[in-house]
Amino acid sequence: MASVAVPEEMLIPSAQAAAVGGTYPPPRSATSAANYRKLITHMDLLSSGCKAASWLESMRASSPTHLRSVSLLPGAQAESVESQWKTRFPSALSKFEEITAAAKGKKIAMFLDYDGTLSPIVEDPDSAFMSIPVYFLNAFLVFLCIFSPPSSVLPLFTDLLLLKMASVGFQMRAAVRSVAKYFPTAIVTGRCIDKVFGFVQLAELFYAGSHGMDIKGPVNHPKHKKAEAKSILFQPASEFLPMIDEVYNSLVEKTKLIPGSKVENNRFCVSVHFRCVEEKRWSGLAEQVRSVLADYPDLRLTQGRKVLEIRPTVEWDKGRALEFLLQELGFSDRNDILPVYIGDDRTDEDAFKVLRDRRQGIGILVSKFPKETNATYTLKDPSEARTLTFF
Ligand SMILES: O=P(O)(O)OC[C@H]1O[C@H](O[C@H]2O[C@H](CO)[C@@H](O)[C@H](O)[C@H]2O)[C@H](O)[C@@H](O)[C@@H]1O
Repeated sequence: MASVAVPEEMLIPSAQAAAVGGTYPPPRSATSAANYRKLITHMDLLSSGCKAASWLESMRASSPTHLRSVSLLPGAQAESVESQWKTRFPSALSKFEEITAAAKGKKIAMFLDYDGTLSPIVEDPDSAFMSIPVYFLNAFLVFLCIFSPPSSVLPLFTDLLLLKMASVGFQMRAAVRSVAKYFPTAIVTGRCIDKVFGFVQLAELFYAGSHGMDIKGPVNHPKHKKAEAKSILFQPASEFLPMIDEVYNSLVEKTKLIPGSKVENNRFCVSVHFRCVEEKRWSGLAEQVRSVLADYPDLRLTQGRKVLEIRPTVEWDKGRALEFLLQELGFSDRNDILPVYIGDDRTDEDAFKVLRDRRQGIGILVSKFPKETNATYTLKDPSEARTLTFF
């Protein structure tokens, strides 16, 4: 197979490029971005005129499990695209010195996506813990003590393995907690705040739930009212709450016979999960979603990782939430701040784009596989995100 020609300017190391113009991240050449985009197929979907084949392709590619499942244009060689991608979007860990140089003299604000960034992607959305639940660990240890022969080395080995896994999870919370001690930190997620707070459990953070349509401040924020666990800072779509509930109920009803499907109420938006649905049933599930939405012209459909998301048509997304939070922090018009946003999903691209357009801040995409992105750096998985925040 012919290898893919990469234009020279795509291969400029970001450190060199950072020196140009003094802004960070460096402006990206329009030609190079366009050329790169040609290598990875476009993934926008579900606008009313979308083609079925590209939609399925797009859903498959939203959560690739190996390099070969990345959606490439015909003729593009996966390994070649991967190595070009790694050059274009280097690892944030390998460029740590470059990042600290960019942060020198600046005040950092940290923005963290949840699923796929702070917690690994798992089949059951309700089990996307940052750590193994302690009760599970305890129960397992008791089980081992009762049922394993004391002479066996297996229990010891398993205990150690479990403790290691649990400590990885605890480290993630500890990492976020320590970041928040020094820098204002926000979780920016598609989930509703209550759910994500149940996972993260750190009251000192800002939370932008429902793709930024529900923004709350930490307990020590000046707007905090004592009676609430968190103070509401902004809810641009509150009038949609009854409609979202209605749609949630219809979707639960319409999809109940599709094995593996799951509908999640994220308060200002609804997620319909495809991850555990057999691929041959994806079109049927999407059809049910479309049929419900047909009655709600004020709602729109977007796609995440093996999930369709139903949201109000308000012009609001994670990027707008990021801008709102910068404003709230008094950072909006300052040159001496460096917002850092880490995320893994297509919805995080809105925030990466805001940073790029502002020429201020660092977007870090969490992905093992080539994806078109507005981020500047990459990390392979949540454990690398933890390592970065621990530095
Ligand atoms: O903005 P995020 O924090 O990334 O939230 C986006 C969606 O994340 C969750 O779904 C994803 O993670 C699940 C658990 O790992 C996985 O099963 C699913 O396939 C992923 O799409 C969440 O459940 C959704 O409601 C969020 O919209």
